[in-house]
Amino acid sequence: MLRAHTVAQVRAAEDALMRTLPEGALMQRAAHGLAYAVLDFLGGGYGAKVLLQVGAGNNGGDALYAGAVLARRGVGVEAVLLAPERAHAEGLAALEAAYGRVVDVEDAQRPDVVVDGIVGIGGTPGLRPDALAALERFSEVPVVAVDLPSGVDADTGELAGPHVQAAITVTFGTHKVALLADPAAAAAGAVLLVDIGLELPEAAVEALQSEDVAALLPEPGGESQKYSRGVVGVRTGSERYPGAAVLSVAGAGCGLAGMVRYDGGATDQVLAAHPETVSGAGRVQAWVVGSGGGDQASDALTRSLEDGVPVVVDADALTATPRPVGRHAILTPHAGELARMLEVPREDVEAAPLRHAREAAAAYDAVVLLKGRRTVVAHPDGRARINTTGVPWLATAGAGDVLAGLVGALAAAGLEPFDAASAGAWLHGAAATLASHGGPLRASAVAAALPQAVRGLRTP
Ligand SMILES: NC(=O)C1=CN([C@@H]2O[C@H](COP(=O)(O)OP(=O)(O)OC[C@H]3O[C@@H](n4cnc5c(N)ncnc54)[C@H](O)[C@@H]3O)[C@@H](O)[C@H]2O)[C@@H](O)CC1
Ligand SMILES: Nc1ncnc2c1ncn2[C@@H]1O[C@H](COP(=O)(O)OP(=O)(O)O)[C@@H](O)[C@H]1O
Ligand SMILES: [K+]
Repeated sequence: MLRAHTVAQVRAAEDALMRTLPEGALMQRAAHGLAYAVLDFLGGGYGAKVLLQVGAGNNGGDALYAGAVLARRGVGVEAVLLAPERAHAEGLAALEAAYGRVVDVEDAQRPDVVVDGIVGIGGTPGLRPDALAALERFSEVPVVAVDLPSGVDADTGELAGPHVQAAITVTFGTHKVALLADPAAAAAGAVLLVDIGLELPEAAVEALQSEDVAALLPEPGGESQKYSRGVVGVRTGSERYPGAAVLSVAGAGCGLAGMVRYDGGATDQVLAAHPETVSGAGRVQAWVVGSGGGDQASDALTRSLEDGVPVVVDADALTATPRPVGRHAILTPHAGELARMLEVPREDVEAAPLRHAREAAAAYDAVVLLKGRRTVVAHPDGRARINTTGVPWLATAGAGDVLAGLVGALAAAGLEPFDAASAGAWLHGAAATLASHGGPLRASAVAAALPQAVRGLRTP
């Protein structure tokens, strides 16, 4: 499991560890990790040029110490001090002892890499004008961010004005929430974690890794039969929108549940596309409703909720969902749908997806899966997971219908709603990556790649 912690959690863990270590030892660990990441990024040290942007706090200290390591490896290191009188004194002395140079930004040479040591977890979101001006001088040069891309809100992943756009972020001790949650995560680039030995409490936000998904997936045994593996019921689509039914049944039919029952308005099309589907109402262990259901969606939702089994609620059924609906429901809106549910502008949801997913989970007392580049799964008890698989090509019509069916299959197979939603998002993204091969994809190809994504998890 990949874990992200809040600033307060990181500070408490650092304080506890620092009491057991010699002064400055923790920063040395961080700075060495940073320096080696920069060397890797440069593909070697000798003759390369690095510009450090150094703020007033320990984040700048990390950059200065790393600069000293780099300078000793033959890198030409220059440092711009954004607050000269408050720059980390020992770090500055180390850099100068290694023949790194402090320069005014207008005198700096064009570097191969800019190291962003402006602010880390002590920063207020946004960047001050001097920091911004220093960054703009070499705006085309790739940036390695120290701990966080400066300017983002570490605990929420929200932005408040200008921020650094990094190629990579080297973070210390644990991920910060902003490195998982969009929109900030999109500013971090690839994230490298340097272990500095922190002992951390339960994470604020998690991201499932392949081994976590593998452990959650159902495993049929010799005694299994189709009913014991779980039946997923699908009440999606309509005469007007039969495609949504075909796609949600394609997701539900990924093979992770024992059987798919279809009980909606597009039976002929569903059976033509997926002859293994059983048509008509009957007992199921989870329902999927909403996608392409039009004005029948609300009725399908009401009937499905009456069964008391987990219900995946998508698209047209979302606005008809009672509030609270209860924890057996899994709501799967995209930003526009969640905005309508919470009666806020769509831009507000996009600017703060983690916050809005959590708000909706609390208001509906249900698991909420908010779709996007970094899909958020929020539990009403405050837990949250963020999905890191997938490719931008997945933003295509019908992809959400496949996801709803897949999550329904996992819930029918016995996964808790929170696990079904987060493992479903992970597999959906993994299947999209396989189906895409770096190029465009159709939603039905994502569904078709699901068995391969599962197989990939099972191959040691
Ligand atoms: N405490 C420790 O021992 C360790 C700290 N580490 C580093 O220390 C960082 C935290 O250091 P600090 O607590 O000193 O805080 P920061 O270095 O993140 O920033 C604090 C300073 O930046 C200035 N500032 C705040 N917001 C700003 C903005 N928007 N624009 C420009 N300047 C702004 C403030 O004047 C403040 O003094 C971590 O992110 C990490 O990089 C690491 O070295 C690991 C060990
Ligand atoms: N930029 C992006 N990068 C990766 N995945 C994305 C991006 N934008 C959207 N997605 C994913 O694409 C899918 C789109 O689903 P949705 O919006 O419901 O489409 P539809 O309603 O047409 O099925 C979701 O799984 C979502 O997480
Ligand atoms: K930084």
